[in-house]
Amino acid sequence: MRIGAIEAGGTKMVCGIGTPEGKIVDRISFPTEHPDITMPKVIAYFKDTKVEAIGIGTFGPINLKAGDRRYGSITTTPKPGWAHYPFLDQLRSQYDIPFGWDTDVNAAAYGESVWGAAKGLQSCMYYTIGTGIGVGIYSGGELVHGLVHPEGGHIPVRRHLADPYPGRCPYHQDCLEGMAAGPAVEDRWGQKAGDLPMDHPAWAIEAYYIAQAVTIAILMNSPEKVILGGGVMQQRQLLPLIQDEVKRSLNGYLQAEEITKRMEAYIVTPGLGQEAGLYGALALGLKAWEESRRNASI
Ligand SMILES: Nc1ncnc2c1ncn2[C@@H]1O[C@H](COP(=O)(O)OP(=O)(O)OP(=O)(O)O)[C@@H](O)[C@H]1O
Ligand SMILES: [Zn+2]
Repeated sequence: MRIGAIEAGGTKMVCGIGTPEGKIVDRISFPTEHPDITMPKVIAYFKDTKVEAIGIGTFGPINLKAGDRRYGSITTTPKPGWAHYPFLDQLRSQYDIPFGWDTDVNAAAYGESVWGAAKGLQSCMYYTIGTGIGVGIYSGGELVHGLVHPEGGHIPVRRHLADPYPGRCPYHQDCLEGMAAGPAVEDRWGQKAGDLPMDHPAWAIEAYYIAQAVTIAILMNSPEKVILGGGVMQQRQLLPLIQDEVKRSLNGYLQAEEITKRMEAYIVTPGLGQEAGLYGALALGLKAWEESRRNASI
């Protein structure tokens, strides 16, 4: 049996085909252009593949409200052609199979819980720190949806005392994303984040902001694992700085051994590496397939 996976990103659209055991057997990537250009390529890729379900993890914000007329669409985005685009309906009109639909970060959190760093756990949180900052929440064995979906990249943060940078979020200016996403690091220091030396003061400031978000995440959601992915986390020195900062800000309040003794195994990078999003989409497709089988047998 084959399951399809779509990781719809702001810059590229990755499509793949995988097995229920979590092996990706084929993949392809297209630039994310206007949907009139990109979607026909996505639809054509799955033709004749006999996939029995497709999972989609996408950039957002998206409509996840079950029963809503616009369920399955992208909502507000400055990306030309994508605002209110009925992503899921376009695929459904071509393929009469079950579909999984969620944010890219929820998909990644789910993929990590099935095959990655949070395997076997009932909860985890997944952050991507890249061009933007996104958060996926898996809790009590379910992905969290609600009013909309988690948007933890835009939480307010306390400013680092040595940081005069104004921030660059078009909505909030100095929210987490405005202060700590890759473009903010590059804007603040005037060079590519990947070119900043490991011992540059940028990384202590970066860790300070990310650690605030992670501290709030731990206190609010009590995840059994915190997973930090995205381009900025390629800076290996960041993870220990963040772990230390989280410990410092919790200041002994939480006595869980994951925090007091095993922090290096608690706040981690993705077990599925750069592929967490695509595997997450595969896992969502598999879940949709299983649910449709269950419903059919009732
Ligand atoms: N080696 C690196 N070190 C630090 N930062 C990096 C590195 N490589 C890329 N980045 C930063 O990561 C950002 C790109 O993030 P990522 O690779 O996660 O892409 P993306 O998928 O476009 O992001 P998003 O997850 O927000 O959609 C760039 O803005 C850059 O500032
Ligand atoms: Zn913001």
